[in-house]
Amino acid sequence: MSRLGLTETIAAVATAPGSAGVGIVRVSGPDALRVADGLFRGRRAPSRTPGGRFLFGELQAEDGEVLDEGLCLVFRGPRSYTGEDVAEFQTHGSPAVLGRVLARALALGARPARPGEFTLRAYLSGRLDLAQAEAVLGLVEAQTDAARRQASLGLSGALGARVARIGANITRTLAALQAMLDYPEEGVPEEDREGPLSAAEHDLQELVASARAGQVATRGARLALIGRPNAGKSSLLNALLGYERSIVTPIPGTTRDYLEAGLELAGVPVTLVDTAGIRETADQVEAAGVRQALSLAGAADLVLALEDGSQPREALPTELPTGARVIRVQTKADLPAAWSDPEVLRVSAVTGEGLGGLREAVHAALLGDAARGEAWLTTERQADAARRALSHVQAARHLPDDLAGWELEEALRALSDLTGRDVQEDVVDAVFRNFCVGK
Ligand SMILES: Nc1nc2c(c(=O)[nH]1)N(C=O)[C@@H](CNc1ccc(C(=O)N[C@@H](CCC(=O)O)C(=O)O)cc1)CN2
Ligand SMILES: Nc1nc2c(ncn2[C@@H]2O[C@H](COP(=O)(O)OP(=O)(O)OP(=O)(O)O)[C@@H](O)[C@H]2O)c(=O)[nH]1
Ligand SMILES: [Mg+2]
Repeated sequence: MSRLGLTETIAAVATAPGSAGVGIVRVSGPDALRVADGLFRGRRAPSRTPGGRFLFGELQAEDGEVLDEGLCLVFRGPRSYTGEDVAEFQTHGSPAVLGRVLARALALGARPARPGEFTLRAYLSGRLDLAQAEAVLGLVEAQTDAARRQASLGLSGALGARVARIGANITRTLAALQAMLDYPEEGVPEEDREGPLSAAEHDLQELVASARAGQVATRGARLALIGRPNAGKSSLLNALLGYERSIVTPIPGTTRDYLEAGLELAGVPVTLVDTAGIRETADQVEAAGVRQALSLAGAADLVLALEDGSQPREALPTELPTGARVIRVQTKADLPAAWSDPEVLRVSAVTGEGLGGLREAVHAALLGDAARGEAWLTTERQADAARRALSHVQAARHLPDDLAGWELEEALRALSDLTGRDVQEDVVDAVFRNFCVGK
């Protein structure tokens, strides 16, 4: 996507395809108000209307046919979403109306906007940084309240402020280092060098840790139910869902293939994965299911490791994949317990006992510990930049002053990549590629 072309005027339908009460066509660029003059008849011409006003009137085809009645909103750059002149047409929301209004705008000299191009222009005009543009995308795509909340914090600049605080501490350390090099005899108090830097390291560690929570909030999490046959995996899946999704029988080895079901858990979209019970078996089909269960455990964000509470305890024949995060669960709490372990959550799929506690434990494991700060990193691009900044800060702490300075400058560069005020064009392109047309 070229950074040139700001001389062109762009147009697109901004609302979702399909029928709706109201639909919007948006036009942005130097010719936006001239295009509006050709398309819209109201009390006065859009080009002679001050910014921040709307007009009521008729949308007209080339031959004067009235396409629809509607509103024209007038924005004058830089006081608009894109920073350019913008005209917006709010019509009745059918594809037929919106299609004709857009076609007329194009005939009057606008060109079709590319995906994300309105927001790209907001970025290029300095109204949004790249992290805020990603937050706009997050708001467009938010499926849950947790996702919306993080995107809204990102757009408000809360994430940028968090990053700026870290940058300020690094800059203070750099100044102290410079003073030490320039005036070695005066000396710089150790706390001026170490204090801000250790604060920066600590804050960066929290920021990096927030990325997992941010990705879970936006993309959701996969939760694998793992355990021996008859542990109660399918029953627990059904109990959490509130309907009978998975087959339950008293016969060990009932579930052979894996099965997925979605639900929202404390604001987070969660995919529950029911798996085959893990045991040694000569049955080839069942053995394939067992291998699959172990690999699903390795790929999950969280494993619920179930053990039958009504039977003597028996370990799994194989270890769970290393790296899997695990919540251990004792099932069938409504039956007399054959064992007890204070570290293990007790639940019953039959009475519902313990399900509330389990939901809380899942929520805490997915979002809680990592997410002390308010605004989280929500994209892999942001997480990568934060990890680079952290590794430079850590390197600086073990180096002599002159070399430490270079690492700190690199850390500041990584932080500015994170907010993306001055990044390579291909990075910008990669971000806006994910947008839809009209945003
Ligand atoms: N109809 C409509 N709704 C929308 C948008 C839009 O473009 N059109 N938005 C976008 O996709 C979002 C709102 N974002 C916006 C951000 C800034 C300005 C704007 O004109 N800002 C000027 C004027 C502010 C003022 O008058 O106080 C400015 O900041 O200078 C408009 C929309 C969500 N809702
Ligand atoms: N009383 C009681 N019985 C349960 C509970 N959960 C499961 N059961 C019973 O335990 C048996 C096995 O339950 P499933 O949910 O099929 O167990 P599973 O872990 O999916 O078993 P496989 O698919 O064979 O690996 C069934 O007879 C269930 O009715 C529970 O909370 N309380
Ligand atoms: Mg099962």
